[in-house]
Amino acid sequence: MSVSPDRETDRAVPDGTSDDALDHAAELAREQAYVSTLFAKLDTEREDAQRRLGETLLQNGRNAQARTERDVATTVYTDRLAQLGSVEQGLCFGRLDFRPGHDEETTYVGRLGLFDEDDDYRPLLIDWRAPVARPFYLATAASPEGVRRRRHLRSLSRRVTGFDDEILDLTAADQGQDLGLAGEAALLAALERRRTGEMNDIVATIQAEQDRIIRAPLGGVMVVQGGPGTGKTAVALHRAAYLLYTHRQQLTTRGVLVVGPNSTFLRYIGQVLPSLGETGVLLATIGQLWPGLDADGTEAPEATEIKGRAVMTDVLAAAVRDRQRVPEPVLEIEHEREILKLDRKTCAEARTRARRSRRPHNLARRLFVSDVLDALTRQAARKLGEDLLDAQDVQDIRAELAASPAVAAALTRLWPKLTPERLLDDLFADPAFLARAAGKLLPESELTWLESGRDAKWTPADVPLLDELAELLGVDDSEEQAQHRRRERVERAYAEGVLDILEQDEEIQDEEMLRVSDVLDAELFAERQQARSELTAAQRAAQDRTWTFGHVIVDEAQELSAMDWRLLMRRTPNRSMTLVGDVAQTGAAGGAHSWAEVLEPYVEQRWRLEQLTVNYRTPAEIMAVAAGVLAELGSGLVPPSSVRETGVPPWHRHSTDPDVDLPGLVRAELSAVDGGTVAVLVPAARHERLRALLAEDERLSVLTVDRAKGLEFDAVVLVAPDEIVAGSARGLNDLYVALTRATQRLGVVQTGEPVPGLSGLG
Ligand SMILES: Nc1ncnc2c1ncn2[C@@H]1O[C@H](COP(=O)(O)OP(=O)(O)OP(=O)(O)O)[C@@H](O)[C@H]1O
Repeated sequence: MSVSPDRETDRAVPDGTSDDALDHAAELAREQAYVSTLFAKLDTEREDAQRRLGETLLQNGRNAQARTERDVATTVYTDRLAQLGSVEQGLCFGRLDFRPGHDEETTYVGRLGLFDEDDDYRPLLIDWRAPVARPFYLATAASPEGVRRRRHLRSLSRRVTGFDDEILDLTAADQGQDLGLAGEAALLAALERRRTGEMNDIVATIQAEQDRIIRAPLGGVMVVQGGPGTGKTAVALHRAAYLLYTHRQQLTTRGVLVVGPNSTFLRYIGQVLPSLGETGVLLATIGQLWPGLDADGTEAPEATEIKGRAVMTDVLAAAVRDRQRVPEPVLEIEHEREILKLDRKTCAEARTRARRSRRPHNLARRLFVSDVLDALTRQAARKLGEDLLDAQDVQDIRAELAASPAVAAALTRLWPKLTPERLLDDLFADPAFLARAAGKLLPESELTWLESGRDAKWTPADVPLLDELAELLGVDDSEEQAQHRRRERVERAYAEGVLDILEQDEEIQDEEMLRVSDVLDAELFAERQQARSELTAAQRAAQDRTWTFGHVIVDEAQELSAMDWRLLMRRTPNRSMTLVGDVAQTGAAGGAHSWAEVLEPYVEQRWRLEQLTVNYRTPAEIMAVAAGVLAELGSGLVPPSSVRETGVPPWHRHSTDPDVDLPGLVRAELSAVDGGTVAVLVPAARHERLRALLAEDERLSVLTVDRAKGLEFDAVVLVAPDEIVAGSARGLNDLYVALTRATQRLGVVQTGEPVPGLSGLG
């Protein structure tokens, strides 16, 4: 059951309980006084961190150790300052009063932990992620977890403007308990807020079913399936913050990756983690996971779908093999005025041996080159008279051949060094090459899509192909590796020096205590120092294709193609992943029908499913319409229950010419949401024209459905639903997405035939 908006949500004095007698104004003043002490403490901590940072930056770091220490301290204080700076809004948002006899009495919950150093580090404010804060999110009248009263504090900057109390007493169970809501008044107030185009954090009003997901254990693959507006994105981001808090040591070294569907969406969610004090998370689209590239080119959906299929791994492997050639029938090479001949058989044998090594192309090349050079050396030696040559002479001949430009050119023809970019570009640009690589794997009509489907830029679907090719090709980086090993040796020697010093420390030598070397070896120590002193893990990860993350979170995970999954799984060999999505909203032709199907190749049945069931975005009136489309989809999924009603039914119009009617309809919506945001969602074919017609600004967006995915607006005007449905194989899913973007109002402008499932519009 939903809660209507006329319900009194702003009640500041608890009612119907023994707390009735509390004088509201006095209570508010008491809360203000407490919150003011928290801000005073926050200010002191900020000044302290600022001063220490200043002092640290002044140190000149005379030797390597001092420099490392300075860099570590700089990072620590800079991070701390960022964290302290991010909590100004809503520093303290909750208070728990426990029942007599409980370990705690009164606990304040907020965005970070503050302690009183002068009073044995007594907690003044508990970080929302700490275990003791959990009852704030989980306690219910039926299961109060020792809590007598939960209070949500409302504030504006540093001023406490009000509070809402819940007495967790079975007799006080109210309407909201149907959906198991906690802090219902605060929740409804948060949901009624105008949308600004940027997502807010929800730390103050996380609900129990969301909290369980946010705090689920780090390991393994967890899928969070939930209908539109159930808070999947919010939960995913809060989970990132929670995991970094709880497993900081582990995760700051390897980093956390959050993958979103497109850059508009990343901008929309971009402020949530910084507002929670977390800056070390890499937010990226699949198109950004190739270092140095932001692949945002466009192409026909057919091309995207084909590129996303698992069969592309075979196509790419065939493309690489195609570049490993043998002469037809011989290749002549001039060397020292002699003609040396490379025949088909010699090269085929060298190729077989190199392929059998199962090394990537560029590394196997060394074997091929070596065999070919051996063959050429034998020939050259024969021509010079083998009997006259000693071993050194033969070696010299081999070295000369290796340095010969003619030999190098022949080797490049037979087994070229390849880069993923170059090879993929050649593959899509050269129909004959594509036909050789893919002719047996894809029908001809699909090859045409691959050739013609794209503009000059790389597209998001190219990135997993580049990544796959990088695996197939490998990088012959023997010189860089040698340099790296030299650097590591120096770092390890330094770390061993530091461990020696620590070992000499009397306290540590105490037999009762763990010795440092028991828990840290020099290698690990060197790695940690390096991790701390250089860039953050997220920054390093962004520059390194082979980076593997401590945890990967994927939003709108239903959209990923088979090739996208291969790329992501390579970045997560430990399979510590949170995948959030809704298989009823899949828009991409290559996206998921079912989670089991997607995950089976990687983890078989070893993944767990969590569900979110309550819709916090879309009011019941709009959800009733969307539910008709969901039923039409036949997915068997149950629509989520809306948390609120607005009393405003969705409207619909029939228009023979939306270009004429829309400006007026959109103006009316803009004024109805009074300062809020409006999105006009349109079929792709009408997008350009309607964008030009309805001048966009901060409050008005004209979008195709795929660009609106994950976003929300106060009002949505949906144009030509029949064309949206007809526009792609997953057209009904797109319609479902479009119908569920609004937080307040929905209008549908019909241009053609009625759409099945939309009868709910009346
Ligand atoms: N516990 C909560 N407290 C306050 N607001 C919430 C809560 N949970 C979700 N919301 C709000 O509900 C809206 C929908 O959340 P979100 O975008 O995360 O849902 P979603 O499941 O990802 O939706 P979709 O699948 O449609 O993209 C957001 O405005 C979010 O801030």
